[in-house]
Amino acid sequence: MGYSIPKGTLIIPLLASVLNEEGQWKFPNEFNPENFLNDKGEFVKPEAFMPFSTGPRVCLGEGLAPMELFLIMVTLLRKFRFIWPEDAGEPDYTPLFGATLTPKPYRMKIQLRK
Ligand code: HEM
Repeated sequence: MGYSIPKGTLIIPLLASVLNEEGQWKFPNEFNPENFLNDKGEFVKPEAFMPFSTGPRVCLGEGLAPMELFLIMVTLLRKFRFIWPEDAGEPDYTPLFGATLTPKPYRMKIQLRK
């Protein structure tokens, strides 16, 4: 893109920029599962979805991490019911900036499923 980067330069990609890129997402600045659905409501992985980065230094856990997350989430959801407390107001999705983007601390009611 016209930039000349000297050999040996340390490059730290800011993945948040592509994960919030206008024109790549239906709702670039919102946590909204519709970002992953096409007009027919089918799941589609957008080209700009690259939380594990890309290229020769792509995350080595790219295959493992989604499986782990799936197993952890399914195990928790099968055992427990996660309930937003009635007195907690509207959830605030504004992320906290750091090495990663994290949600603000929140309270959650957790009930054992029968
Ligand atoms: C949701 C979980 C994870 C996310 C979002 C994630 C994301 C990333 C990202 C963005 C990078 C930097 C890639 C770059 O330099 O361009 C990276 C590197 C790396 N990740 Fe992950 N990662 C996850 C889980 C894991 C797991 C479970 C493992 C190992 C079992 C792992 C192993 C690595 C390794 C070894 C690198 C360095 C690759 C290199 O520099 O050649 N990651 N990861």
